[in-house]
Amino acid sequence: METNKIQEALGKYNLDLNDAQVAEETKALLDAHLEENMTPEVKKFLMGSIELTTLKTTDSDRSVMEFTDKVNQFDDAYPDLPHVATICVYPCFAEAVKEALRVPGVEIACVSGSFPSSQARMEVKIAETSLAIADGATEIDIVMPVGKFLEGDYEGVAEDIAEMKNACGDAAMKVILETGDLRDSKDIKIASILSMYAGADYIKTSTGKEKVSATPEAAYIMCRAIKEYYDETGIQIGFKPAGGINTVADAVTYYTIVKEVLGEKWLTNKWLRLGTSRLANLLLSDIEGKEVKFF
Ligand SMILES: O=C[C@H](O)COP(=O)(O)O
Repeated sequence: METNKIQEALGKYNLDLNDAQVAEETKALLDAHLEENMTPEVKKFLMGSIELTTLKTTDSDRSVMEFTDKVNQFDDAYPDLPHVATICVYPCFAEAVKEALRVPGVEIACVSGSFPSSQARMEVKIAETSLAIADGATEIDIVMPVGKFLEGDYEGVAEDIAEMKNACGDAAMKVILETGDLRDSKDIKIASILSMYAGADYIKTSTGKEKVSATPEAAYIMCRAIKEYYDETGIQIGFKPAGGINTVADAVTYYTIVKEVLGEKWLTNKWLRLGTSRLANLLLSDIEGKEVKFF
């Protein structure tokens, strides 16, 4: 995407964001609506939006297959609850998940493109992605080249994302903005718009590997960008807060922001995903009214 096209695209959106004002608007939205969404129905919906994630150095084929089998067992153990939306793993485990997974409708998501830094030659990132898809991945999560972005090389950012989108073929691609490494609200808005024009099917807050992961303010900015992009192009883009979703209230916070900014059209497990390694047990314990450690 050439620089003039990028500037033309960005020129269609309000980029004049003020961090204090974003914080104020996010707080006002949550003060008004969070409590009303702390219901069993919302919590059950959120269970179905989870991207059940294991991205550990200690992961192995065996541990990933056992992790996947828990998803198989969950269906029998909790027939009244929706199954998780995806299992999200490193790309070398796509085949292990595919081999072990027995639940129709659960997608195989792989982080790829030299996660979590994105710091590799494009040839390496493309190869890793193509191999993951060949092994069974149906969704790919990549990290935006944050260094290029912070240097203002928006054309380079768009090119990288477009090349990775091409490598994804039919697999849906999520672009992680790593919002905790961006400087301010304006950066998050620009990164959101740029990623969507460059080919993102979803925009995702964080890898979960940096100091600052998902925040309500970043979610608010990204959802506003998704809304404005939809109004401008008619194209629906998904949203995935990820990293540090450590309480049920955290999850309902993101649900509330999506509901108030994007509306009912996004409140499905196709368009709202939660990238998390801990939430499933927390939601289960809340729904069951006792501590549950299933996954
Ligand atoms: O995309 C998923 C995140 O890496 C999960 O982060 P978490 O372990 O803080 O839930």
